[in-house]
Amino acid sequence: MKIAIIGTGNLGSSIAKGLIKNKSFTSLYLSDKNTAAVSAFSDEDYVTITSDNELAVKESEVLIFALQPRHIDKVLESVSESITNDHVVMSVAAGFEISRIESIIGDDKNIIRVMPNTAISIGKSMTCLSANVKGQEKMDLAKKIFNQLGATMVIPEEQIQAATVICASGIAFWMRLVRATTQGAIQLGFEAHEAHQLAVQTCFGSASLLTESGRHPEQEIDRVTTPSGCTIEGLNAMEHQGLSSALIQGIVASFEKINQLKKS
Ligand SMILES: NC(=O)C1=CN([C@@H]2O[C@H](COP(=O)(O)OP(=O)(O)OC[C@H]3O[C@@H](n4cnc5c(N)ncnc54)[C@H](OP(=O)(O)O)[C@@H]3O)[C@@H](O)[C@H]2O)C=CC1
Ligand SMILES: O=C(O)[C@@H]1CCC=N1
Repeated sequence: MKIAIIGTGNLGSSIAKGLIKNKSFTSLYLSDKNTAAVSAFSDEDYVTITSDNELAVKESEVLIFALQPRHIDKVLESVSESITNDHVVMSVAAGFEISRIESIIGDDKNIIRVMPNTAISIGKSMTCLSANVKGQEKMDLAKKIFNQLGATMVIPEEQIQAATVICASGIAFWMRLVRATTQGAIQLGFEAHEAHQLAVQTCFGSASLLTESGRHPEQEIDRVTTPSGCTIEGLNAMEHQGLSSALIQGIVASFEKINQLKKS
């Protein structure tokens, strides 16, 4: 599979890292105005680093546009003549709808909106996918690529904004929870590096318990909360301060913001 990533910033370089780790391409073009973020990949086999978006498009079959919403219009316009019906055009731009892509490159093109998160760099992304009518035929190909880099879920495009908040922004939300746990552990007397390890491994254990047992989080909580014990004391104090409510409100605020981006 000949893949191009156009825009190799935070997310584009994370996708590149994941693809290179899995060697899941026959050629990989990494194209950006400034290629510094991916210069470390210049010695990798079958990887070409360039600032020529058009060349990357012409030499590839799968095109992943990892640009900010304010840049993607212009870049799509500049390469639209080179995009054929055989290309599979993927966009990760938050709030940038398939209809807008179709209006630039045509609705006869295979278009798939892809919403991964930065854990794609280590093969642990939750990636949501939606396609236009033509792109449905290429969904198996998209799943094949992104299943190697974590898990995928095909969803209607109307849900992509919500998926962006939960999965893509979600990485930042979970990181903040880990950081807050670390701050608590330091206050209880651990060194910063110890606190970090305790928080991260406990977070990892919690996620692994859910994936491996298939149980609901409350069932796992019931197994930890000794009657009159310290866990329920802590949980209830957190809830009195609005822990669940703060998370839900943050998710909804993020969703409202992404819906504003969609209109701009
Ligand atoms: N970061 C994340 O976790 C996630 C991001 N997204 C979406 O992914 C997209 C990219 O986000 P992110 O990676 O964070 O953004 P970045 O700004 O880090 O990356 C975008 C890259 O595109 C480059 N670029 C700009 N113009 C051009 C051009 N004409 N030709 C080639 N390259 C160009 C930028 O260069 P320069 O900096 O010089 O302008 C930059 O390196 C966004 O639309 C975002 O909504 C989706 C899910 C998760
Ligand atoms: O914050 C943002 O707008 C982008 C989309 C999801 C992650 N980063």
